[in-house]
Amino acid sequence: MPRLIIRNLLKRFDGPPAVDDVSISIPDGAFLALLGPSGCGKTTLLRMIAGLEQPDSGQILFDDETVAGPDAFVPPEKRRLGMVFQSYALWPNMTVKGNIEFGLKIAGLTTQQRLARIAEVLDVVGLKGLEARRPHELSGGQRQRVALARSLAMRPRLILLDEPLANLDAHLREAMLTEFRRIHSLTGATFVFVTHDQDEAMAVATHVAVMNRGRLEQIGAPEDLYTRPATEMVARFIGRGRTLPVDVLASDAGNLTIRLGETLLHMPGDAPVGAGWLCFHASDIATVSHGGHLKAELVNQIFQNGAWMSQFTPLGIDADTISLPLRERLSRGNPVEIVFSGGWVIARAAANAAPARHKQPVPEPA
Ligand SMILES: Nc1ncnc2c1ncn2[C@@H]1O[C@H](COP(=O)(O)OP(=O)(O)OP(=O)(O)O)[C@@H](O)[C@H]1O
Repeated sequence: MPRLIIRNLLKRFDGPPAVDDVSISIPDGAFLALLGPSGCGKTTLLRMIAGLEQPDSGQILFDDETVAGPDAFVPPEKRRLGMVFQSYALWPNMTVKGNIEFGLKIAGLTTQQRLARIAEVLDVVGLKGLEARRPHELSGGQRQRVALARSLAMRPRLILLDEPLANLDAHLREAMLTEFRRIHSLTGATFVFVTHDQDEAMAVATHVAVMNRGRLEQIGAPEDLYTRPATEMVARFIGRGRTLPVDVLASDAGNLTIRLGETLLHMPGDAPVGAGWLCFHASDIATVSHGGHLKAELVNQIFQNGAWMSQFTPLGIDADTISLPLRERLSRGNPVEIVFSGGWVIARAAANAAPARHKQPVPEPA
């Protein structure tokens, strides 16, 4: 049984919907990242899961219980959720132990049960021995761990994390990502994590849901989004991907024959015969002096991270520039040829048509 089912969820404030017909289903123990550019609706979706916002239509189910739907609305405090925000929201005058114990007391646990839970979660988050400290005596990363411990102690059905690392510096963020992954696999809890940082999402999540303008573009494992994007937005957004327009000449069980400019290529993909996008990353291409698949002209080179990041304008097709790191410096205007060692082809909708969307099948209620 999926732990969380979101079915055709819609929320409008004023203007276009903030969350537009989103359906997602994740199993117990998943780590779901809601990823997308600013304003794409991920916080609104998280707030609806939390019960802090009521959907206009659609349904949310935890296990088999409807917590939001046409005839049901379970308030946040009755949803058995844990929430971890970037601001930690710890009680400043309480110790670490007091912060964790507070909710357990309200839930009616005995002293013995409370002490056992506190010891258990402090062990999980690696804060044993710091029970008596107050929040101002802790680092940002330690405070975030107390917030997580406080959530875990309540054994919630879902733990919601809203950009929990946004206030931490880059070094600490990386360390906390590793911590989140460790704590997630140790506890088997189900996490829903909001971020606009794809490196964060790709590093920790089992499922990444990419949102754009309120819509779900694609949900999948990080490597699926990277190697088999379902839409042009996902192809460009994940891993600084690139797309080039191609014609799909034949499509046979995922093996495609495409025309790129004047060249015929065989590529894997998911597209019918017609207009397509060839989606690729810098690691899929290299330059050769002749015998390549696409002629291009060097327009710019800058030295970055120990390599010459080189921008090429493809010749003979109407496309954006392509950049890739090269070992050597080339003279500007130098004609080169690009050779493709990998890529993935998807359908290209007409400019005025609605974009193709990847639909995740969502189970019907029993
Ligand atoms: N309470 C509100 N009233 C009116 N509009 C809102 C409200 N909350 C969100 N919106 C709008 O809904 C859209 C989605 O906002 P949301 O905060 O969900 O996006 P987001 O992806 O979380 O963005 P960010 O990464 O910047 O936090 C935006 O256009 C936003 O202005």
